Amino acid sequence: MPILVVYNPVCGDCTAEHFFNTHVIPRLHTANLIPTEIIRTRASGDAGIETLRFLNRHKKDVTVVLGSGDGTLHEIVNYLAFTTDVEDDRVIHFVLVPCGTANALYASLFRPAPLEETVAYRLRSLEAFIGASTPRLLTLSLTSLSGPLGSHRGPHDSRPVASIVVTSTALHAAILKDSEKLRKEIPGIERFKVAAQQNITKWYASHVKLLPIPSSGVVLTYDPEEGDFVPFGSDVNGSALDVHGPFAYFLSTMNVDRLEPEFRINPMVSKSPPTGASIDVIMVRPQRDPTFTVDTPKAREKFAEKTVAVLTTAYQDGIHINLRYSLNGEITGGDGNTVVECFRCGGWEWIPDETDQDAHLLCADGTIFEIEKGGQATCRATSRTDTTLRNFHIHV
Ligand SMILES: Nc1ncnc2c1ncn2[C@@H]1O[C@H](COP(=O)(O)OP(=O)(O)OP(=O)(O)O)[C@@H](O)[C@H]1O
Repeated sequence: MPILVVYNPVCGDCTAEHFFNTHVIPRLHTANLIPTEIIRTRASGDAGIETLRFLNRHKKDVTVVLGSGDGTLHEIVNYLAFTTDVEDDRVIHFVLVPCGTANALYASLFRPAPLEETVAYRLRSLEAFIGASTPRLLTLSLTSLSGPLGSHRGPHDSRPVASIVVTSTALHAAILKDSEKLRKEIPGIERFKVAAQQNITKWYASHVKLLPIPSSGVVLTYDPEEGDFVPFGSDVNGSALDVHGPFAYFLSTMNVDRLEPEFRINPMVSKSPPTGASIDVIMVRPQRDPTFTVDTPKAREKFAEKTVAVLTTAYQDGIHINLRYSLNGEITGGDGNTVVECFRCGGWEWIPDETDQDAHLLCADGTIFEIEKGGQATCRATSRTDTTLRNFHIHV
């Protein structure tokens, strides 16, 4: 199978080139897997263009050894997913070499073994490829934006945007937007914390519809007592579940249980892996707090402490999904409302309140889009049998 090696020299701490020259390419050679081509991206967008060119040159399934973060993978998938320039339904096998800032997909697929050396850990997908592993099919979510009168347009004008890792609004989208401005100054994941501080007191006015999982016709909700998902209600088969804001946090993931190596925001993705195309959603709605009375700047500031507290526990192996309010609004325990709501569904609609500009941001794998005033975003998990999309697999 032809092998394309692509790396992004400016992702993460800008050491991808060194890592590839020192470890990846020599290892491929010792395994007698000689790269057909090696591409060092020159600009944003290059990775997709080069991968398509490679596909057109080699009329068979191809392997792409990719040195980047999630953003470059997102770029390739979006460039190839909908293209009509490749006439057949060939499969693309990715070998991931984590070189980016967060590497959420890699961190979710590969957990470091105790005392495992960093280089060995970063070469796990490569070693799986060398060992002829069976690659795993990726689930994608497709998000389209519509305008005020229901006029449909994709984030890229005529088509939706595909996400591999995360599709979000509210705080997470605001963090991703603002953290990009800090990339030069703070190259590591600390920039996400700085951007979080800048946005933590905001609430986002929106109405959400959670769409049923196509295979079962239901929306599942996490029940801390069961420690697992249960169907939401008993009479809602086939219908969407309405959820009213405001929201402090609204985020959905596919394929990953974490957004950074230790930030396990959607633990159920790995604890109870989905069997078909579905999306796991995490949300925080401040008005579930039993001490909420009126929405004032002071109330938002006070609630921000709870948002920080609950999201911080995502770093403790994702225990935030079990936290509940006590009667006096503390989140140390109790048997009241869960602080975080966790759902598994087929997709969602986010319909922001026209008057709330901040609620109009959408993040797809770190790329930020703006929902038109009066419009909405619709996000759906793709079915594994959807033959109109290209098949993307990862060596694990
Ligand atoms: N040669 C290049 N010069 C400038 N930008 C580039 C180049 N090659 C790729 N890019 C862009 O760099 C951006 C960041 O890359 P990537 O997402 O892979 O790394 P990251 O943001 O550090 O990691 P992560 O997404 O895991 O947090 C991508 O949007 C990509 O388009």
